Amino acid sequence: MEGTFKRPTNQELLLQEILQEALDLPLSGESANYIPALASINPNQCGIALANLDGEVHVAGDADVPFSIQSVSKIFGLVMAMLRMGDDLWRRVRMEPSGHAFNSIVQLEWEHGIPRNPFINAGAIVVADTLVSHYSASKSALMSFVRGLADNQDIHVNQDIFQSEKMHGSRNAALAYLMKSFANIDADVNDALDHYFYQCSIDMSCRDVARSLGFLANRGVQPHSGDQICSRRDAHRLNAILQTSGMYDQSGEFAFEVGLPAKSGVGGGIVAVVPNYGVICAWSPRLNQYGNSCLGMYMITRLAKKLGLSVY
Ligand SMILES: NC(=O)CC[C@H](N)C(=O)O
Repeated sequence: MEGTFKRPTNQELLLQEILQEALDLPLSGESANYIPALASINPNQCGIALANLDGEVHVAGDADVPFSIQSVSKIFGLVMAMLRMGDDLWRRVRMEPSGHAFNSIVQLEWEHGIPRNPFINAGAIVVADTLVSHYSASKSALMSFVRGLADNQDIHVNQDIFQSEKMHGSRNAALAYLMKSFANIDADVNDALDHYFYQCSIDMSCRDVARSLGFLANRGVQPHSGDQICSRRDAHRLNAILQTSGMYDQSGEFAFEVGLPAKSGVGGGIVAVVPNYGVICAWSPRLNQYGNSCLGMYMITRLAKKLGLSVY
């Protein structure tokens, strides 16, 4: 019927082309299996969304399928903690790259229980601890924050993943107890971990993630609502830490090849911020050795090169 067909935009055609290239690559990587519920997700799914600052969202592939955002959630927790704690937060967690895997424990004892940055697990558990201590109901505060940012009330926690994380969270518990021994966890360790696992278990689509983080590309103002989510200074700081630490021990290579602040999660999602332009979110579950999505890396790298998006 005339009028009902929406012609793909140039950006949508480009996303489709890049998605097809990614799907044509030889298979590489494995889904995360140390959280058993993540291993049961179909690993062949692949999607990408680009949310522009004018409110338009362009998508290709499985961009509307909710996936486990895992460590991408560390951004939401950090924004909330920065808003609540101000500069006091930076006494509890630093802003330096770690040079170690996301769940490494070796540095934490040398550095007296102060994590290198908020995007490794230890740092995100400290952030979770501040939220548990500062909110009477930190989990529902988080969900309303995320739903508001994405302008989508239909965002939920995946209970299977939440339970699976809790049952297989020994490494994170070890990090939390070590930090507690250095008095860098205020709440009960189990409460801090519970909040951390809960936030990792949120399901969102590429479209949701890209829309929700528009404010990072727009000096703290959410493009689709006009709301000031955080100060311009905090948006700058968030992007700086994303650039140096968001892709874990591959952050240097990501800056070298792509040149955008970005965050990955072991669910296979990667979000990249393009200041003054928009936000890209790519998802595909197979991960490389650093815990970053193989096809997500490929698609964001191609898109950034084709559109000249590097900040450098
Ligand atoms: N890199 C990640 O996405 C890690 C998050 C995961 N929930 C964990 O704590 O191990």
